[in-house]
Amino acid sequence: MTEPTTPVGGGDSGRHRAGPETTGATTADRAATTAAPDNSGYDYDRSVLRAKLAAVDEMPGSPKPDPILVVDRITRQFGGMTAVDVDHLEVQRGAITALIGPNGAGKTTFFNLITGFDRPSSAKKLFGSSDNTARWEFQGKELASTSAYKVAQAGMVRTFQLTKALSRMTVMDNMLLGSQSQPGEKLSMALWRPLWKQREQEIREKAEDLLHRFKLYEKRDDYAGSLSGGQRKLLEMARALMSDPAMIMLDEPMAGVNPALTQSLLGHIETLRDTGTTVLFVEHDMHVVRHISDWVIVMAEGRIVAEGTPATVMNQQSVIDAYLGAHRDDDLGDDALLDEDFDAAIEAEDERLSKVQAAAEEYAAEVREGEVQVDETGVEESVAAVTDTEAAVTDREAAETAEAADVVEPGSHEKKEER
Ligand SMILES: Nc1ncnc2c1ncn2[C@@H]1O[C@H](COP(=O)(O)OP(=O)(O)OP(=O)(O)O)[C@@H](O)[C@H]1O
Repeated sequence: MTEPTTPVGGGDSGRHRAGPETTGATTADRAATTAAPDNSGYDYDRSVLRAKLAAVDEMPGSPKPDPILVVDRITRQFGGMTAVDVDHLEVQRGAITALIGPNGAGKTTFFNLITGFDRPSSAKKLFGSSDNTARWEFQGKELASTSAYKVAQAGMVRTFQLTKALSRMTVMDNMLLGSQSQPGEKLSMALWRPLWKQREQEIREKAEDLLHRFKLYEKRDDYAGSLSGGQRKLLEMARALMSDPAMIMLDEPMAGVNPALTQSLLGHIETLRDTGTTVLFVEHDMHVVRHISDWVIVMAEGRIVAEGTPATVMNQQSVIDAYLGAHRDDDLGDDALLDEDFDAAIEAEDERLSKVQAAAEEYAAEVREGEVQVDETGVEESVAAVTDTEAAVTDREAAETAEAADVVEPGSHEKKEER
């Protein structure tokens, strides 16, 4: 793989992004924003980004010139073991930032925390003391205690180490769900097509465009379950882009991807950055990290232990010895293991969705039986009611997971799948 010809740097950017504002938008507004983003006002300039990052102190927690995400005092313990203990972290807007570190360093747990799929221990245990409470802001909006669904609405979406494509839905239907928010959310919107009928064509065109870009268009009518592991990764990334996120977080995007697809995935990630989307990604393949990252953050034992441009960080002997040396660059194999993991992930996702679907169907029945009036002026309230139902299901399950996780003994944790 080609080495970068230049050190990389931070960005100007997302501020100039002409894509839709997500914060504070109603569900109906959100549906209206799913047409292809207009990034014509976005003036990405790599040399500006590079110059800005070159001026940043290469030390853990260093302030960035234009941070899109700022995290303070976030910790997560499992039993007596501290999985995440991040004092301060800033992610530069408009850049591709890699989060690296050895197995068990806390990278996925950190992703889970800031995207609302898990809750920090600090927020629960240190209540009453504002000094010690975990805080994180995304585009200036406080996100601590925010549900995963609302985090996605705020413009921060993520993909998972193990893909969550919905196996019993077609590729196109997966994309249409993605237009609303995170994978699996808003199923009921799909059930109530009339509510967003006028937007359907735009949404469909956007989905088709993305499927073309990700070379999945020919598969649009196939069940997602029939795709290869690599294609599911592509589908998950394409689906996440349906909501025009300001930042996308990719958890090991290359793992399990056929080498033939790796290059095109890298190209997609770079294109995202070049068109105004901030990218934060976890990756073990150091060639990939070196090739596309503007900035690298190193985690070990839950803490941020180094930060800097790839050229500097990845040449630090201590980083090489402690965090990279043990790492395999041969992550792309072992299909049998992946298949097993995919099946488990898919089963869990299907189960969760059936609950969301049941809630949606119950509400739809109430509408049909006249218990809930839906007329033109009431559409937004109806949508909001469904949204709340789904958010409640998601929140409850997140709370149950967090509770269950608290009692899991450290060490007994197998490679888990986020819900
Ligand atoms: N639900 C859980 N219950 C108990 N321990 C957990 C749980 N989730 C994570 N851990 C532990 O927290 C630590 C951090 O795990 P995490 O998966 O975040 O690391 P990682 O850096 O993403 O690792 P990898 O590179 O292997 O994906 C590990 O020791 C892991 O075993």
